[in-house]
Amino acid sequence: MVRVLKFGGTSVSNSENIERVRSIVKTIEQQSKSLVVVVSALSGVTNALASAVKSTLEGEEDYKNPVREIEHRHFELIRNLFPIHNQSAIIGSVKQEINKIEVLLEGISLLSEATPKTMDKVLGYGEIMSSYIISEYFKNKGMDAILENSKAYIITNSDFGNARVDFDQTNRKLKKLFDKKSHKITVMPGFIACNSLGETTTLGRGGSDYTAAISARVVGASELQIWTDVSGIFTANPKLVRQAKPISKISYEEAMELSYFGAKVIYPPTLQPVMDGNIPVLIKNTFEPNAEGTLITSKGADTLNFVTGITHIESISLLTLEGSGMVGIIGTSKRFFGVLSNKNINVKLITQASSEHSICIAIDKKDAQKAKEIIDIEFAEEIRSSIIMPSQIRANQTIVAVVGEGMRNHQGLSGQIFSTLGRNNVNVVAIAQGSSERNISAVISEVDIEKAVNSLHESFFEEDIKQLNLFITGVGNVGKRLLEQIERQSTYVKDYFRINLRVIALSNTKKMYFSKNAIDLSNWHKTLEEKGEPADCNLFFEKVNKYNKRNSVFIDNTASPDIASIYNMYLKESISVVTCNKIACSSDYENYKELKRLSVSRHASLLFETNVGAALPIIDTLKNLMASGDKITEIHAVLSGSLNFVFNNFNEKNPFFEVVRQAQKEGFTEPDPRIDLSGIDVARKMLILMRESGYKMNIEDIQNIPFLPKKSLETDSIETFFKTLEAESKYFEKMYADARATNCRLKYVASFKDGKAKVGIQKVSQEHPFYNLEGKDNIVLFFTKRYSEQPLIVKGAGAGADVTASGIFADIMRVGNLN
Ligand SMILES: NC(=O)C1=CN([C@@H]2O[C@H](COP(=O)(O)OP(=O)(O)OC[C@H]3O[C@@H](n4cnc5c(N)ncnc54)[C@H](OP(=O)(O)O)[C@@H]3O)[C@@H](O)[C@H]2O)C=CC1
Ligand SMILES: N[C@@H](CC=O)C(=O)O
Repeated sequence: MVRVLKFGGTSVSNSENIERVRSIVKTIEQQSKSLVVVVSALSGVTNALASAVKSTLEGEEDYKNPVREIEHRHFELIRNLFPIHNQSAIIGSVKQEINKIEVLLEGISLLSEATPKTMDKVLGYGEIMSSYIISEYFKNKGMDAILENSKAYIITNSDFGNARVDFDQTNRKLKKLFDKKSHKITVMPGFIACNSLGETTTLGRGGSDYTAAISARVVGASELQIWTDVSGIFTANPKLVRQAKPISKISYEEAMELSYFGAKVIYPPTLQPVMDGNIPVLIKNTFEPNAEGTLITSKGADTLNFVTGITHIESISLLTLEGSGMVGIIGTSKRFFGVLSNKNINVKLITQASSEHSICIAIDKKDAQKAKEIIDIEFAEEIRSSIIMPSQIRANQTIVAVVGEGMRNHQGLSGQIFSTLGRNNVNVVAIAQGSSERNISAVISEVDIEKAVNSLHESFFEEDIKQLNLFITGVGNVGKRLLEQIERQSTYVKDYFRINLRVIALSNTKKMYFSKNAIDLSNWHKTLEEKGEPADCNLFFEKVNKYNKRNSVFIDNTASPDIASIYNMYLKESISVVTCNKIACSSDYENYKELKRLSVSRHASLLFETNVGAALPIIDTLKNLMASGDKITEIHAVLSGSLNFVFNNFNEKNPFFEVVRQAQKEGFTEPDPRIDLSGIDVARKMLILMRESGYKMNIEDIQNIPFLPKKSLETDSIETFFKTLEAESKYFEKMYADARATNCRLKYVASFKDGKAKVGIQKVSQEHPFYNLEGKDNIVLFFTKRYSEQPLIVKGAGAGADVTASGIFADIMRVGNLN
């Protein structure tokens, strides 16, 4: 078996890495008949040579400095690799090449010009030196290696900088070389070649891969191995998508599609020779030689995955030409693309609607202005006659592409792509799909790229695990408990529900803190306190928006009207809202409706189960009744946990004001307990129930019958409020005694009957279903068209920070399951 191995610049960048390369070559040599080893220049050397030319042209006095650095690097490498008695001969040979570079630079300096021919000559020295040192090292380590200069075998035309290979001559020469089979290992410099006059040429981008691919084809290699610094082609760029993983098997076409779109592991045109020879290509990591890598064959993956990878090209501009003057006119596209081609402008993506009214192309950002100028000149006549508009440029775009052999003839994938992007509020500006159906590309704004690639990756490769990014405002009684629950349960939720909960931001009234990754919840308090910036709810929104994370959820654990007033901003950006704050859903009906509308139109959840009955499934039950076509006819309920607690506990021994204080301490009341005792909290809850039952109501439509003395109702602070409650103790004692005298209990009841809703205190007798409602419990009786005789009843703890937090948790899980 003959194998061809190519090692890139990073793989040969220093002595340690070259020793790795030797060890890899040694192992593979033992399993092969012979090896061809193609090497790149030491990493950075080709660029250093180019910058030496640049400094020379710019007339810099010390233009030879980069060459001295190159010399130093190579000499240092030799000293590290070879025993002292071998060093001087090798250093001497490398010095000769360095001298040649200096002579060339002197010529460039004298002439003040560097033609492409001269450039190729200079740039080729990187590979000449690296291949020489590596072949000597192999020999020194007892390996049967020989250095062959690619220039003698790879023959090209004279397109310096990007020369085209003359395959007839090259095949003949290489064949002759390999037929000799004089040594087990043939080391060759990549990238360089020569024209028929013997002048140095280079093979352009990916040149060393190309040298290796051509050699593999000519020797009929059983495999081409590309050794680089990553463990293969990944399902997405791992710098952007943490969950990206190497693809074990892939077809040539898929590899080309992915590589073209930025997976820079291999340069697509270099695959052609191996594709023609049906030679498998194995991408391996020099730094993790045991990693499986990616095998590229004509067959691709054994299992038919629909999608193989997601990739993208940055720095794109879209250019659109439109107008009625294009419709049905034969030759328009020829002119359009002709001028672009004449100016060497590469078109990366094309879309044209069947109306022929416009053509839209994606090109490199650097070409955009030039392209606009030449297109506008070409169509100047039509533009003057206003039948075509001047071309338009949309800058700062990115192409994101979903690639896979298995996408062919498989329906639903484009739906999945675009609904994933849509749900995450990623606007798609243009779309292209070739008839190969192997690639679906979308042009999106570059600010959305991270979110787009991550959400697509999640949708196609992590369907069993979804990431929810949580932005939390309010870390008081309820918020604190929520954070505890998230910290405690996140592993369980990941394992059993496949949802990865990540808290990205926290805020209270004083500070807000954002983290690129999940905040460590064992220490959140300190982090917020010490690292937080001043809190500002509008800035908080802007930052959430800017973070632009997929599956973002804003969580409101405050009782703040300011926070409630900006839910629309989140929903408009397709950010879900989970809230225990009742203010938004009990605000003006039009606002409530608008939030609901936004939630539907922007595919963002708006969930507020805890607005009524804390974690009890009251709103969810109501939604299900309504969805199934039932009609709510009557509601009777106790909806205040704190008032139920108060009326269950105050008596002749426990004064009213003390029990209210206790309810506040236990976390049953609103941050401002006057909201509970004035009946406002229950009225809000009732209003929310009425609206969710389909009734168009406002807070004035809920009759609120107060039971507090006027003085208590009119206080301007919580402390004075408690003072009035204490001062009015007799009043409350009498209320209690009156109820007792008739064997009744006091309950704060909300009811809806005959189209009217009201809240207020009631004396309930022993037979009443509310009589035995214990502690801080809530109860709701729904009478509906279907539940007309016996009501549907929901009952249980209706207040308390822990239960409320669990209700918010449940809403978060709902977002995860819906998205
Ligand atoms: N307790 C219960 O049983 C139930 C409560 N709820 C609801 O839960 C919500 C929270 O109650 P609770 O936890 O007891 O209240 P707390 O007063 O204990 O906590 C409120 C939190 O919100 C923060 N906050 C308030 N306003 C702002 C603002 N403008 N910007 C940023 N942060 C703000 C506070 O910050 P700071 O700490 O700086 O003041 C605090 O962290 C209320 O809306 C309540 O109706 C719903 C159902 C049941
Ligand atoms: N304060 C409320 C709890 C939150 O909704 C109550 O007492 O029921």
